[in-house]
Amino acid sequence: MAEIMFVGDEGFDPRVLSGATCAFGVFDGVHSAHRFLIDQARSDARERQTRAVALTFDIDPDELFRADSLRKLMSNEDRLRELSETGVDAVVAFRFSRAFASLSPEAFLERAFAGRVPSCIHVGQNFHFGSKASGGIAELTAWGSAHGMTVRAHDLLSLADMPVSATRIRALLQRGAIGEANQLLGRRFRIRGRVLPGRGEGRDMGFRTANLVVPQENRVLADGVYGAYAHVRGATYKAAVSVGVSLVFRDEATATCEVHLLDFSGDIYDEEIAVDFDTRIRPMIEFDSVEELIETVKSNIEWIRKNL
Ligand SMILES: Cc1cc2nc3c(=O)[nH]c(=O)nc-3n(C[C@H](O)[C@H](O)[C@H](O)COP(=O)(O)O)c2cc1C
Ligand SMILES: Nc1ncnc2c1ncn2[C@@H]1O[C@H](COP(=O)(O)OP(=O)(O)OP(=O)(O)O)[C@@H](O)[C@H]1O
Repeated sequence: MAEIMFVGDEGFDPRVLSGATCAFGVFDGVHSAHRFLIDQARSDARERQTRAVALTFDIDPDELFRADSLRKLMSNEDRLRELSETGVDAVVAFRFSRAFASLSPEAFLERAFAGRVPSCIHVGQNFHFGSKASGGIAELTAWGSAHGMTVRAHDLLSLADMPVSATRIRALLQRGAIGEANQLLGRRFRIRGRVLPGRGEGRDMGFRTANLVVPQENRVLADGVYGAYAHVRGATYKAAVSVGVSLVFRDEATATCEVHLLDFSGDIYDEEIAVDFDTRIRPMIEFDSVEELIETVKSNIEWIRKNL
């Protein structure tokens, strides 16, 4: 796992960027096209015999500009951690602020790289930066030529004739198309969370659930019931997962993700678990009776046992 550094923080050594070969972007989701770009930068770094760096921001710029409608595939912490596991030598994050965002493209590059110019930067053809995203490949290349930095602008990696993008993956998840979203991600879509303390009411429906509250901005997956793999204390279990607030118990329910782990018994309150979504089984249903709910969930669990 590579070190994660924040530009300008105490102890940050700017020399980590000097002469480095970088892949630059926000990288929400660290999806298959992001990995493609990072792999290109890594093999180029090997040829140039330089350090390979994933260059990004501490937060998603949309957190400042689109806070109300913000939807993200992962938390910033997970994004940086995921980047640090792509085989790069370092992850370097700029502290993103309104002041930084309002710089002209040239001022942005001066602020970012003056005195610590990378030897090469890899980006996708759609890369934009600077005030109102007014800088593109042309501005980046012009600045690069004047400062000894090569720019490699890659054609966008596509699947089914459309570029892979975080926006496209979010749209697929919002309509529950988990299989297609996973294909674009290059892995299963993951929700990570801490298990809520029980309400102590002991409602016994014959299946226990670990309940998670997913932050609003990470609620990208459509409500419904899914088959998944859950990681708990280093072990993996098949899981039946209800996403969204239970319609039957909506007046008392707080969890936005309820996870039944198959063949697991134990107390995991307050522990962190990760849920990797595999298959959508059905939408959330407002059953007329609790008995009907229980019968349906039990048959969903059996389906998952046999088919996942
Ligand atoms: C696999 C699974 C599927 C579920 N499907 C539904 C559903 O379709 N409609 C609904 O109102 N609640 C559904 N629930 C939620 C349960 O009704 C209920 O909220 C939960 O199991 C009770 O847990 P609690 O006692 O921890 O709140 C589902 C739960 C699980 C684990
Ligand atoms: N399909 C792609 N192929 C190659 N490079 C890509 C592709 N999509 C994005 N990139 C590049 O990856 C870096 C990160 O891009 P960015 O974080 O904007 O990803 P994105 O998936 O396009 O996100 P969003 O959909 O939210 O705009 C940028 O350099 C960008 O140009």
